Amino acid sequence: MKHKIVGKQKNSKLCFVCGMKNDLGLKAHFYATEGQELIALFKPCEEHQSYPGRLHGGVASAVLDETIGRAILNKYDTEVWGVTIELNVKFKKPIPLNEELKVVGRITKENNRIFEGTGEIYLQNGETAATAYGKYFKVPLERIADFDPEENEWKIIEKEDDPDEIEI
Ligand SMILES: CCCCCCCCCCCC(=O)SCCNC(=O)CCNC(=O)[C@H](O)C(C)(C)COP(=O)(O)OP(=O)(O)OC[C@H]1O[C@@H](n2cnc3c(N)ncnc32)[C@H](O)[C@@H]1OP(=O)(O)O
Repeated sequence: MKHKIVGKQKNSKLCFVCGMKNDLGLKAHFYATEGQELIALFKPCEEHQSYPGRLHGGVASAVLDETIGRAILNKYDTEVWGVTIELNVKFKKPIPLNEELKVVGRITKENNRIFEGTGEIYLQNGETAATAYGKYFKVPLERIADFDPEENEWKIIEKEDDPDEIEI
């Protein structure tokens, strides 16, 4: 299925998943789709392994967590932020290193205090490698962190190969 991309989310400086200056991080890029989903693209490397050649389950969980947690920004931009209070991940296939992976996240339920969502990691052959359910508590950003957007380099990073559509 082709997903039309309607926008790109911001990256940060040091977040493990989206920090562009975190040398050991995933440096994932996040694209909002026409269908209100969020797709992360990232390429894990040797430092992200568990068994040799296999992505660490905790790292897979981190990218699923962030992709679902960021899907709320599709709707509210930066007016609503969440902290994870529950994450359930199922690992269905070994996830290889050194190849680009696609992660899809979406919000499935929301009230004034909590939002919930689901997500998946897809291999290059289209197989679903991991699935997740996450629950997030809405917390004003000033209660989560001392977050100065400039200092944290919170901005859209444009790349020449940013896609207009993503096939999964
Ligand atoms: C750089 C940019 C990147 C930007 C990237 C954005 C990415 C987002 C994705 C990544 C997000 C993360 O990893 S965040 C990091 C991981 N998560 C965290 O650090 C969260 C740690 N937990 C907390 O801070 C706290 O527990 C809070 C804030 C969630 C709640 O604390 P509180 O405000 O004191 O409230 P409290 O009274 O304890 O609870 C309020 C109500 O919620 C319920 N509640 C509390 N915890 C839970 C729970 N785990 N599961 C179910 N329900 C719960 C309570 O029973 C209560 O219900 P009642 O009695 O009122 O009915």
